[in-house]
Amino acid sequence: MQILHYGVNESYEPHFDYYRDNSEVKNTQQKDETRSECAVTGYAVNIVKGNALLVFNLNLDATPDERSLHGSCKVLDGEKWIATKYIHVGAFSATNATKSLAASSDVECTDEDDNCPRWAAIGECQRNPVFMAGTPDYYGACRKSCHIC
Ligand SMILES: O=C(O)CCC(=O)C(=O)O
Ligand SMILES: [Fe+2]
Repeated sequence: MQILHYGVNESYEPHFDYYRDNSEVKNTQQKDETRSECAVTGYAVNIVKGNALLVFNLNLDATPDERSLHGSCKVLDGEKWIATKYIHVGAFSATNATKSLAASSDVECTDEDDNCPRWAAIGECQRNPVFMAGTPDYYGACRKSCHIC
């Protein structure tokens, strides 16, 4: 979990959380006069103390969803505190990042989920190859059951 604190005029540039990058807000939606200028494009969510906002930034096949571009508008008055918790679809560690790039014969051949044999048996390795088998950038959840190691 990370805690962010914004003072007046401080903001967080539009970005994706699946990789750190700055980009322009593309979508256009309704304007709310009480929001700062930056909230006139895209969806805008007003801060309510104690509320949580859940954002999905991957599609069901674990590919990045570009509609998840988001940021934090300038604080107009007072201050803003926010606690951010990232929930990863699979184990995320330097070890796994290295593993995904390593030759498959060098690393332990395992499944990350008990359901993998069942999912593989019903064709999920072919239907959801990114999530199931992985890519050079994403460590597949069912590498063993998909027979890619
Ligand atoms: O402060 C916010 O409202 C957004 C924070 C955020 O997007 C992040 O921590 O990744
Ligand atoms: Fe973010």
